Amino acid sequence: MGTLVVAGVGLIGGSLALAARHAGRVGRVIGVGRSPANMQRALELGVVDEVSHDIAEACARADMVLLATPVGQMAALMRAMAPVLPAHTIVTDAGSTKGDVAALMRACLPAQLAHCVPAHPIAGSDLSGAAAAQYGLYQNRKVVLTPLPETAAAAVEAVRTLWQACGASVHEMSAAEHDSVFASVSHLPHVLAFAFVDMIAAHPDAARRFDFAATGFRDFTRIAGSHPEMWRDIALANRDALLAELADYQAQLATLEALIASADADAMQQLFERARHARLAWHQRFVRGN
Ligand SMILES: NC(=O)c1ccc[n+]([C@@H]2O[C@H](COP(=O)([O-])OP(=O)(O)OC[C@H]3O[C@@H](n4cnc5c(N)ncnc54)[C@H](O)[C@@H]3O)[C@@H](O)[C@H]2O)c1
Ligand SMILES: O=C(O)C(=O)C[C@]1(C(=O)O)C=C[C@@H](O)C=C1
Repeated sequence: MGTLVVAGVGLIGGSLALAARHAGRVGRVIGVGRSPANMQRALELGVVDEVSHDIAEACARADMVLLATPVGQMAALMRAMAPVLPAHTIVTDAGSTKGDVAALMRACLPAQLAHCVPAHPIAGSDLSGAAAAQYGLYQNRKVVLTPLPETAAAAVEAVRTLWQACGASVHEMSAAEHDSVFASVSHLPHVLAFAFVDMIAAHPDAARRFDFAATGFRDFTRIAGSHPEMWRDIALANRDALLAELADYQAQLATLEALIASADADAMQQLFERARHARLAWHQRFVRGN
């Protein structure tokens, strides 16, 4: 690919730019950002070759555009690029939700649908900004593509090849299945972590509790340090699937609450053993990379 435009040069967009360059897959990277300080840092760190403050001007020169901003920013970016996109340019994204991105592509880029490839790298962290970008972030991680019915096979192939060159394994599913799966294993745990830490912080003796919080607290709450705007946008974009997961979780908590209240030791132990078994099995697969 000649020129890659990355809109949103943070952890995810910056890491893709570094990995693509490291793999020799891109000639020039133009970064488009909202924060001048972050864009300056991206230039200094060599994450991008050039910074543009005008998404339309940059996209007019793009062979591929990667949208890597919070998903709530993507509509305005797509509208701004629509009139100037060269016909051959591929538009892809890295957003954590896919039904909303697909709908935006339909609404804002109707002439470009054959070259629109919604995508989601299943890798990241609680860090953000260009300074957090690292070229190895996608090594042995999954990327999910949710092509539109109109997406051309060659466009899917170009995005698949790019992610594979960055070390990822690429999977395809429908946007609806994607949003349901990630509501369960990513979006729910993040909102739980935010809610839990907020609850502790609001307690009259919060300082005392935080004084004695240790590794269990750290491991359960790491993701509450994630970017609030990004997670607000994800919760709004995937509201229906997330609400369904929250309802299931509340039902499960009610079950556990009843077992604790009635001191039903056997049932409680069975529940914990099932969970432990499932968690250990998942972890073994995750470490193996499948
Ligand atoms: N963090 C993760 O673990 C993770 C993993 C997979 C996918 N994602 C998705 O990737 C996207 C980016 O997440 P991130 O973790 O890289 O966040 P980030 O905060 O590190 O980077 C986002 C960047 O976008 C910039 N930005 C915001 N609005 C903009 C606009 N209108 N125009 C141009 N730039 C703008 C911000 O200044 C920031 O530098 C999000 O859609 C997120 O849902 C995140
Ligand atoms: O490791 C983290 O901190 C993450 O939150 C990464 C994580 C997740 O696993 O939930 C977060 C959002 C994504 O869209 C993909 C990956």
